[in-house]
Amino acid sequence: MTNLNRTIGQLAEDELLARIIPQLPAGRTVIDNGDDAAVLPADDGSVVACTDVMVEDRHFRTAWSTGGDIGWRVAMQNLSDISAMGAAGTQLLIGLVMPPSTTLAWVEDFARGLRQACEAGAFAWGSPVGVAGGDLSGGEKIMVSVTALGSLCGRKPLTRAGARPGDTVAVAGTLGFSAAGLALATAGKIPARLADDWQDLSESGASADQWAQYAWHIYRRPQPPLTAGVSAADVGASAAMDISDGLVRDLGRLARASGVSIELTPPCDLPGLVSIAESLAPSEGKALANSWWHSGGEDHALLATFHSGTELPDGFTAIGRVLQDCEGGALTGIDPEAARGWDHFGQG
Ligand SMILES: Nc1ncnc2c1ncn2[C@@H]1O[C@H](COP(=O)(O)OP(=O)(O)OP(=O)(O)O)[C@@H](O)[C@H]1O
Ligand SMILES: Cc1ncc(C[n+]2csc(CCOP(=O)(O)O)c2C)c(N)n1
Ligand SMILES: [Mg+2]
Repeated sequence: MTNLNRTIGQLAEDELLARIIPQLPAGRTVIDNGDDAAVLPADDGSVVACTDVMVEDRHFRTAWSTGGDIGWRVAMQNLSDISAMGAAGTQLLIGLVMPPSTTLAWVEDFARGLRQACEAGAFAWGSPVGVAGGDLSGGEKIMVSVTALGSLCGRKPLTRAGARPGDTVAVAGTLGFSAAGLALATAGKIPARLADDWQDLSESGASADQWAQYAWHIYRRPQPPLTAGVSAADVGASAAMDISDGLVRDLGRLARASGVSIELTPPCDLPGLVSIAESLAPSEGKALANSWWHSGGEDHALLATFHSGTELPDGFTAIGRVLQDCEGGALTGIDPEAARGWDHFGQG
């Protein structure tokens, strides 16, 4: 018998969703609730739809992130979910709750961040991304809720459920840098902001200070690989998902949804993450960097699986494979110390 007096603080997010979703009506869907986004039938095709909430002091601090950073981040995390379905974003709807003391400058900056993220989406997909509506309310803290809509342009949607034995597991985008940026800020070591024309350091050598600035930038303004979902769909990827709660946690979700087991090949070296970690904890740099790579969420990298022999699209790196003949849902090759991941309600 389930004890309904248990509080949600005693449950993992996945357990909580398993209590909520079965109670809800599904309506007409092409891809149902449970993936990065739903795909809904429309008279002349389909619409991809997802929603995400960001809460002050839970997802961001106003001392660390400007209004523009928050607008960018909330838009990007939704566009990343759209991309994970193999789709292009088309429109956003914005719910905004603010205390009356919020300055007008903050609100205008927030709108600017949203606009910049829409422009980046439009650049990536070659078609406009707009803001079609929203709602305002007052509250004790800032809370932002964004709903994103997208279009598959005739492509078959990618889901978390299609990975098959023998597939290559690959990732596009950065891993662990958002967590590293957060760790720097938490330690009171906020780096200088990168200039607007900042360089992507992810593949080049850089000084420890530059890596710290880069991580701080990724925390405030994540750079999801927005074209990667469409490229993955175009080469027939078998499954995809955006990584918001940490690689290992989200990989486990993909493995369970697909009913497969996955072997992860941990990276040999992580020079950028290690240099940041050593600046925070000189004797534990490698372990800390490793845990950010395995568990840090919010870079919004794209995880995808490809039939073996498929040439990986630009930007993807192989990080593992789907095992043959293994019990569904298991992950191997993972250091449990490095692999916790984020859970809002505590028991993850
Ligand atoms: N309150 C809720 N009611 C109904 N469905 C929900 C609710 N919260 C989450 N879901 C659904 O549960 C599934 C898992 O949610 P989760 O937030 O982990 O995934 P996600 O949307 O990919 O996360 P992220 O936005 O951080 O990438 C999603 O399909 C989501 O639509
Ligand atoms: C101030 C501050 N403290 C902690 C964190 C870390 N954090 C918050 S939510 C989340 C996972 C994704 O959540 P969701 O699934 O709701 O998108 C992570 C890694 C942060 N970003 N800012
Ligand atoms: Mg997601």
